[in-house]
Amino acid sequence: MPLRLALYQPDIPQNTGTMLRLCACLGVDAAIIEPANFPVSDRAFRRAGMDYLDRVEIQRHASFAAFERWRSGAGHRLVLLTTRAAIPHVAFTFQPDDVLLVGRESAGVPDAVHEAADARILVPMRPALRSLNVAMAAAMVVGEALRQTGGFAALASSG
Ligand SMILES: C[S@@+](CC[C@H](N)C(=O)[O-])C[C@H]1O[C@@H](n2cnc3c(N)ncnc32)[C@H](O)[C@@H]1O
Repeated sequence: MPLRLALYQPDIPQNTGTMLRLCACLGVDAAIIEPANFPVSDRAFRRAGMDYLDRVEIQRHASFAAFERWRSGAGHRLVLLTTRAAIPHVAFTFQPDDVLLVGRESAGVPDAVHEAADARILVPMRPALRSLNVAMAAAMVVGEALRQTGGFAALASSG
């Protein structure tokens, strides 16, 4: 299985669209952990003009518990992106089948989800600034994970 980007209860459709497009372009699978603040069916995405939809594998999970049942069965590590982490993303060793989890735009993830992660990483920022946009943080970490695991080399030779 390729890398997967999981979105925890996303709030803002434009950010979700940006992250799904990132996944489509870079060959990364996606997961949406519901409830979301907007409809996340294929039909709703198509209505919103998401023309990359056919190029990304999107799993939908009705709850974090359902997502965790799938993940523990499949045996993938959960790597949480959070400003509350101590490990910079560039100092972390990624595996090609990691699941990278981003939090809600409004509230990140609850403590129980924070604790359920196998690892917690951050994109280092200047002091006193709150956070990056979620899609920007996702792009930086997906980029680093693909760089480390040979994902870009595979994309470059697939053309
Ligand atoms: C806008 S932020 C959430 C801010 C929220 N108020 C909080 O306390 O978590 C949305 C998500 O983007 C990701 N994110 C933003 N900046 C990040 C950073 N510097 N390092 C790691 N993840 C980041 C995290 O997954 C976060 O849950």
